[in-house]
Amino acid sequence: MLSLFSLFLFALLLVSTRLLFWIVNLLVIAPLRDPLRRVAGPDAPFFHGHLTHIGDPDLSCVAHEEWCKLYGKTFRIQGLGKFDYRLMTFDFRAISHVLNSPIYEKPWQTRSLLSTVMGRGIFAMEGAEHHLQRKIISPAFTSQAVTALTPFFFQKAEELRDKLDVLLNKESGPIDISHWTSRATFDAFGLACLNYNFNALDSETEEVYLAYRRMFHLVDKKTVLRILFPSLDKLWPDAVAREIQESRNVIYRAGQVLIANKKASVCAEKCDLFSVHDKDLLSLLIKSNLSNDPSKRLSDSDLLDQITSFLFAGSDSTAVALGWCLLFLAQHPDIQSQLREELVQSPPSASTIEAFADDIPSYDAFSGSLPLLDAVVKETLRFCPPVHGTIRVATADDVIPTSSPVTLCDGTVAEPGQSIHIRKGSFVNIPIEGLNYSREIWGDDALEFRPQRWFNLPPNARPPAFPGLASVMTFGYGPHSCPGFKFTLTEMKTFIATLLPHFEFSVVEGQKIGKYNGVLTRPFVKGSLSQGLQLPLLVKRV
Ligand code: HEM
Repeated sequence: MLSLFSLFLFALLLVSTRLLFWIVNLLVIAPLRDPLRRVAGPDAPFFHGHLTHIGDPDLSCVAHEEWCKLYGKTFRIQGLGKFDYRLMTFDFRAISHVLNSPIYEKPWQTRSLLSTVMGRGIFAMEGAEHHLQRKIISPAFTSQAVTALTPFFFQKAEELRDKLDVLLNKESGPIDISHWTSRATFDAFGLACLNYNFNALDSETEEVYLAYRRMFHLVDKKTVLRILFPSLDKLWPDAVAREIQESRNVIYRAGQVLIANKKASVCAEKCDLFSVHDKDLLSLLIKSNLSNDPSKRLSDSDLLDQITSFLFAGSDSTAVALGWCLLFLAQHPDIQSQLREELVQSPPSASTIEAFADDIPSYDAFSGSLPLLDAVVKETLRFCPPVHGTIRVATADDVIPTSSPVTLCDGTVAEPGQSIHIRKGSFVNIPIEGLNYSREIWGDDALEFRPQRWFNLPPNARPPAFPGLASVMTFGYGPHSCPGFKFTLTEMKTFIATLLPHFEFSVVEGQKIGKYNGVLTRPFVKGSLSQGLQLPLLVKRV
């Protein structure tokens, strides 16, 4: 009879052999069969990769340009090491294939990280489930729906203007603008999304607001180990995981009450669902959901996850973009004065602002009204996209079509029309900022903040050559692209149009602002990162 100890040894041996085989396969066997080995790209030692080069905004801009020069628009990089070859591409044919094909998904690590914070909202979905959710949310993002939200943006922009006015009576030093844009856009989102006033501009004490804030902050603190092995959070939750869970509980409790109340008011008018007057996203989602086939409706907890996803995706990203916009205006006082002049000459209203939320056709149609405002906002989104890049994983072996030559390791060149083979499990990096900085697309001054370019875009930056939403890659592309791009453009324009006629923004002398890449690309004072992410600007009444 086998003793318990021998059984244990046997089990240990089995597990170790399995583990050893997995490691040998991961590091040696599978990479030997990886077709990306044939594609040229930058080299690095066996256990080194290029993740810092592509993730650090100080390095990525130079690295992208150098790699494109050396290898062409499509090349391979190393992720965690030589066993983890990834494809990086600036070729729109390849990008369009990857972002539109059902073979490519967001990696499970990304989805798992996002769903820890946001629940199973749209970010965590793929395939038919994602398609259905997209259909349910789409009525909430039409031009008409966004126009209806514009008064909320004006309300909060005016409150921010008054708040800055009060601050100027008390303080004369720089003001951390990103702190205030973050509070203001959170409030605006609360009104637009939930018809709920967090009043974060007034005081930072509201329980739900604080829970969201904590979550924004905690996502950036997740360790790589816990991102790669999310089940650790269930088996052995650390302080970050526990705090995220506590914050989610607060949000869920409040959200359930909000949804129940909103449903009651929608159902009270259910004889005509579309007669409900509330224009916030939650009301629209509930209406859209109720008019759907009952078997396909979202549950209350799904609805809550959607709302949390929107709040996460939409409130701080717009705050960050607004902050960058004010910084660029501070760095370019001449553009700031011209824009102020435009706004004073033609004070904006909900309809003029919304006219510019659309893409190029309506931009052309309304170019007489607030053209510089449109150009400044779009140039900001091009020049500093809050989402630095995105990534997909191949769920099956595939061939990717390209429109420009691809250099192979043996020195030969695969001409356009020849496809790149990729194996199941390989990652593809889409460099959003890299595409926004490409000289080939934007011209030799691509690395300058120059809103005037929008009055006469080079052909490569115009549709159909350029496929991005609002003519930038900032909002992604394909079925997972950002549904909130009109919302963002409208909100940013409303805030800038409200603040600029009252205040002059300027930079603090001797202070350099850098880009810090977490989930979003945020500003920080170079040399003072330990004091946190911030954007101090000098503000003066006009
Ligand atoms: C400056 C502001 C914003 C930026 C830069 C931005 C950027 C992006 C990008 C790049 C994606 C695609 C990610 C990928 O393909 O991997 C995305 C998706 C998404 N965004 Fe935005 N976004 C912004 C504002 C908003 C707003 C205001 C909302 C909501 C009101 C929103 C809601 C979403 C949602 C729900 C998705 C997921 C779509 C899907 O998976 O189908 N975003 N966003």
